[in-house]
Amino acid sequence: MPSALLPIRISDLHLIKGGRAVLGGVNLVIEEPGITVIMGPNGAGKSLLLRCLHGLIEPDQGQITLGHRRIADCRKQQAMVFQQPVLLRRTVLQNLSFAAPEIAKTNPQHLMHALEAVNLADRADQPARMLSGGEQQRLSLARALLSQPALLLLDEATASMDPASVLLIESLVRAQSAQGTKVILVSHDQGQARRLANEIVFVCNGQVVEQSPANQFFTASQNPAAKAYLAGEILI
Ligand SMILES: Nc1ncnc2c1ncn2[C@@H]1O[C@H](COP(=O)(O)OP(=O)(O)OP(=O)(O)O)[C@@H](O)[C@H]1O
Repeated sequence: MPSALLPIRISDLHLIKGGRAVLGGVNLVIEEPGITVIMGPNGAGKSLLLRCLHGLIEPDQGQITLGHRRIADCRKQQAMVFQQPVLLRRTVLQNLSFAAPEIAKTNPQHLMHALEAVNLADRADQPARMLSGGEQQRLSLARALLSQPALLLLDEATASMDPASVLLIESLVRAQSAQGTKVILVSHDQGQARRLANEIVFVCNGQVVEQSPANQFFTASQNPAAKAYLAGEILI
């Protein structure tokens, strides 16, 4: 079943930070289920856009609707994984039980399965903050998936992971998407984008400058900034 939070509609989104327009009139409609990968150079505004989508930042101008509803009405159906996860000063398992008290009460075994899925079951009783960066990201994803979100936002969520962990997380994300979760993922990893993306949204200088099916983006992008980015050229 397609995500209840589609279509995602962003209209004329402006965000000022440090006296500068860091998002300068973003317009974007995401209608298709599956995985959308947001790409673009450093400082383009990808993370800020994702944070706006998750309702963590209030834009200075413009509107976002998810499934024709305001973000404030959808928060429980969304989850986000950050590049630097925010974990509680508790054990690995307690980070899950705190996030999902109902599951912890009625089906605690499910929490252990969630840890097994990200290869952290043997770390269940260790302090979460003692995990390595990549392990923390894996825990953060396990926590995000517990709520079976209709929209999953991932901000460079595999950036600190070793290759095997990256593939593990990609398979979990793919499986979650196949269950109907809309996934929007920020990544600089072209290999990852090619493996996962149904569509690419390319952001440059605080604006969406291209939105294309993934195949088309990688083989026939006509956007000069996107072509330069893919070729590894520095964009100013
Ligand atoms: N709180 C802030 N105050 C001032 N400027 C900010 C603030 N937060 C972000 N910015 C600026 O906004 C711009 C976009 O930031 P953002 O983190 O969205 O970039 P990004 O596309 O995710 O980059 P990267 O690929 O490096 O992660 C950057 O130039 C950044 O310096």
